[in-house]
Amino acid sequence: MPQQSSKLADPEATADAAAEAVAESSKQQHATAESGEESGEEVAGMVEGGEQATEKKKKSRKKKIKSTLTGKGKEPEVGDPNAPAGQHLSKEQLNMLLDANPALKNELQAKSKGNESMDQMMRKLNVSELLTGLAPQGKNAKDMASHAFWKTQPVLSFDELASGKDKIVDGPIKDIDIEKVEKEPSPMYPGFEWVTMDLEDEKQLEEVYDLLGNHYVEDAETMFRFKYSPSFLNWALKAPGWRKEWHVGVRATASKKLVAFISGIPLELRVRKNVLKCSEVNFLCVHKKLRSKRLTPVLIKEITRRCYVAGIFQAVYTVGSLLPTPVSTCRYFHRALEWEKLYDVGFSPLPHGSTKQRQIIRYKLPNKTSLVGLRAMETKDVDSVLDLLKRYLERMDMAQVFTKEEFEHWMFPSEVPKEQVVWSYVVEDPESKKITDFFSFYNLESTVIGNKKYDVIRAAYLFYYATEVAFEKDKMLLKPRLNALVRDALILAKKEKFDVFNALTLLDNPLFLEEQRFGAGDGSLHYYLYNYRAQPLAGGIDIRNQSSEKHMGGIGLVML
Ligand SMILES: CCCCCCCCCCCCCC(=O)SCCNC(=O)CCNC(=O)[C@H](O)C(C)(C)COP(=O)(O)OP(=O)(O)OC[C@H]1O[C@@H](n2cnc3c(N)ncnc32)[C@H](O)[C@@H]1OP(=O)(O)O
Repeated sequence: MPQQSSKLADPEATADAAAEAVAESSKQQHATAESGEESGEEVAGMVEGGEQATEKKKKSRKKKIKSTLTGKGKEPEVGDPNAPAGQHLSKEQLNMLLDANPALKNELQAKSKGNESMDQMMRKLNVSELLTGLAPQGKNAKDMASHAFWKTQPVLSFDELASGKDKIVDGPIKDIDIEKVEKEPSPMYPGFEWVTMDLEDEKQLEEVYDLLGNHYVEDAETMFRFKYSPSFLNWALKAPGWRKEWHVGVRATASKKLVAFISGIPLELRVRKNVLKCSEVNFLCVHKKLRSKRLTPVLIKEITRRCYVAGIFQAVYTVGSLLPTPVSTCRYFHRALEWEKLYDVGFSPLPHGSTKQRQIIRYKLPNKTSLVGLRAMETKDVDSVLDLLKRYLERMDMAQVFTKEEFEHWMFPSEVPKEQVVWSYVVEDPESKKITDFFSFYNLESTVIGNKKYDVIRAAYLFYYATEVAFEKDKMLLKPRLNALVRDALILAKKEKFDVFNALTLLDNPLFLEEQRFGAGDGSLHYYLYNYRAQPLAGGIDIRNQSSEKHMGGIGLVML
């Protein structure tokens, strides 16, 4: 359930971003699509200890690898890879997109005062601009035809979405004949080898921690990098039903250094009325020296093969960047707990016209929580909280179907690890003794890159929550209740020495983000389904990428 590392958006920079996106789109028209033709030799030379295979072997393996990597000849070309997406669409499709996208329409109307018609301008836009309305994260997006790998995969295409969401019928994209699934992994680049990581072995867990710690997701300005602790990885990668085979690594053959990783864990996922047996794919990581060598498609194909072999034909994953084609998109929001530290490390800007002192006061919190009956969750609460959470999540279009074992693993783990990962609280009615509310958050630090004063930011991420108030007849009661719950969550997180509290626009979060002084982040999180077509789901943001109460109820799955 990975994500783009996000920090607070600089409000002054945002206005320029849309204009830049337009300029960038014309640059992209001339950019060449990635070929996927890098040689194995080149890759082997990149990491210390990469073994040199014999010349002959290399040549024949290279041939094999090339076709495995690019999937060339397997799928028809979708169009000219250098052409902007707008060119592939009919006039009706372009009009439909404009109707669905008032922000984009305004933007183009304002610019079309010159010689170009709206229609001509639309045709120059790339697909991310068409879909997201010039959202800044679309700047580097490619169109479907340029996705040499993704265009060969059973995922919804940009064109399918553009031709009308009502035409999309939820269901699997292709049937998998388990008998025909390859029994062995595809060849690895010379000098590297497949490995199944044994995460019961502390040393191997540490290796994954090291790889991710140095090479995992960073923000766009390379200021912060996610730092998943070994305790966190142990928790995230060993969910009930976990399989060792789904912890896939690549080692340099000579040095045995771990240079790439991808993982899956099993879950049952409800998408509207359909419950899918899925894998949740996460922690894809390639050593920085091996980037842009098309190792990613090989890793994805291998985890896919291993899932298919186990009879799992669908997957869910989240990525910060735009790929074909999100089923939903959420935005990150951040609530400062230690504003001054966040300012010092460059996470939070000082808003124009404000002062440090004013910002510190703005984010000050009381020392004590205010909800009567709030306490840490206990073993005796498990059944009632699970029942409450299940009912709460049924209100969402997409959510995990939790078993008791899964619920306990994620929200009330019996083993307390070296470093605590998850915190869960309940509200118990003092009279009836019933559990009326529940919330949880988890701990994910980020390394501060190159800062002399601070090594890490301690971030609490809002995890699952639920409240009986959601089932009251009076729908207006939910907002104040969630605000009260989240306010107490902020106070508790501050007590636990967190610097910032993060939340996405999923679940009912838009109901409290503004009131609890969360600021919009510069990162988005796209949700994807593999081998499953589904009509888009609301991600809690509007067409302008703002948190929106009118766009809730889609995403009820929180990914780590
Ligand atoms: C049924 C079971 C199915 C199971 C499988 C379900 C699918 C699971 C999908 C995976 C879910 C992962 C969820 C997470 O963990 S998302 C977190 C990803 N990790 C990071 O961001 C960590 C830092 N970055 C890296 O380690 C590398 O930059 C990565 C590994 C991301 C790309 O390395 P590199 O930059 O060296 O690229 P390449 O030359 O090898 O390959 C280029 C091709 O790879 C496509 N690409 C790039 N980034 C991603 C990405 N994050 N998801 C999917 N595809 C991605 C790209 O569009 C291009 O294909 P195409 O555009 O030409 O078509």
